[in-house]
Amino acid sequence: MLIALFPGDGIGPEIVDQAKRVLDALAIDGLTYEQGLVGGAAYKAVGHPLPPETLELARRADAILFGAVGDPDCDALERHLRPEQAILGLRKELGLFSNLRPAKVFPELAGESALKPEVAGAIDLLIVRETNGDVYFGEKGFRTTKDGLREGYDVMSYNEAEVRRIAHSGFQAARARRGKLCSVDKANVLETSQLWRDVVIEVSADYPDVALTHMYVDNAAMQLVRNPGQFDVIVTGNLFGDILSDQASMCVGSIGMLASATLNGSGQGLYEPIHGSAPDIAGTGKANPLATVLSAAMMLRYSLGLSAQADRIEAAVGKALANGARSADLGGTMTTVEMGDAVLAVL
Ligand SMILES: NC(=O)C1=CN([C@@H]2O[C@H](COP(=O)(O)OP(=O)(O)OC[C@H]3O[C@@H](n4cnc5c(N)ncnc54)[C@H](O)[C@@H]3O)[C@@H](O)[C@H]2O)C=CC1
Ligand SMILES: CC(C)CC(=O)C(=O)O
Ligand SMILES: [Mg+2]
Repeated sequence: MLIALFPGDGIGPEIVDQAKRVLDALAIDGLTYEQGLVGGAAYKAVGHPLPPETLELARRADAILFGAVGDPDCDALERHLRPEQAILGLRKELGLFSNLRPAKVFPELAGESALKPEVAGAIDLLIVRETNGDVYFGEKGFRTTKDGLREGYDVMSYNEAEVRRIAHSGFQAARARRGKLCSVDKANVLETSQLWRDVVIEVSADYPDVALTHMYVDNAAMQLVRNPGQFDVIVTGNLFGDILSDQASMCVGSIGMLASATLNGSGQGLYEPIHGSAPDIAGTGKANPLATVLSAAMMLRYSLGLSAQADRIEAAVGKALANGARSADLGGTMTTVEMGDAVLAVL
């Protein structure tokens, strides 16, 4: 089984190194690794954020372990050359449309949450975010209005097939959990969201055992802080899911803790922390690697069928936290490597 390693930019290489150490310690038979260039690192080396060799490796791999992309040096490049196009391009080219972002409080971290511990302690939710469509992939550009003003535009759209397949992901995830699905949209204002809501309701006919509710995204942002324990599975579009998952991360303690899997239904998947390349702390040893370590666990579970090994990693992360392992984002002083050491010590 081939794992493509795409460390990327900023803290990406630091956190992927720690996840790889944990995978190596499991000594799983038959796992091989190939590393590829993505993001600003790829642009600087070969002039493109997602070079053809990287895409070819991604297609060949059984799973991709991705760090993060994004480099302030590249912020003035034309859009198609910016580092972020690597992750957008991988999701699109491989049809990775279903991005699962679980948010659950490790009991030891309830005190690190931005919420009161009793509110944070109730969080056990999964955001199912669509990642092949929405405003991220619509027609975009700059133009001049008739009054001579510069105008930027990005078209938001979803077709019914795109909504239907992510709705199925949401219902299936809810069925495997506590049987509750909340579809988050902005149907009071957006036609894209009205279609989303109509199609989700149509698909619900196939899942009579799942309790479906709908919530506007502004209310969902508020409810995530007021009473996050009410959510089981949230299914939502690309933009809303991007924003709500960063918010959910602080509800559970830190953005350095949230892992993700992005799937296309073939068994292949891309696994990455939900955060970015954190240029503000890159190279300082302050990055928390646990979101990437937990993403590696999701990779073993979803793409490699190695649930017992995934459980081992997750249990070791819990034990390391119980033993007091804390990076700066969790109020501690441990470095990225020391956090990796703490997991390895109890694996
Ligand atoms: N999937 C990806 O590759 C993503 C890439 N990005 C890119 O990353 C770059 C930076 O974006 P930001 O908006 O600053 O988001 P970010 O997630 O990189 O950082 C936001 C804040 O969280 C902190 N942080 C993030 N991960 C952390 C970790 N593991 N441990 C401790 N602290 C952590 C950072 O230090 C920063 O203060 C941009 O170029 C952006 O486009 C952003 C999100 C996702
Ligand atoms: C860098 C963006 C394209 C993506 C993002 O913020 C995310 O996937 O969470
Ligand atoms: Mg994001």
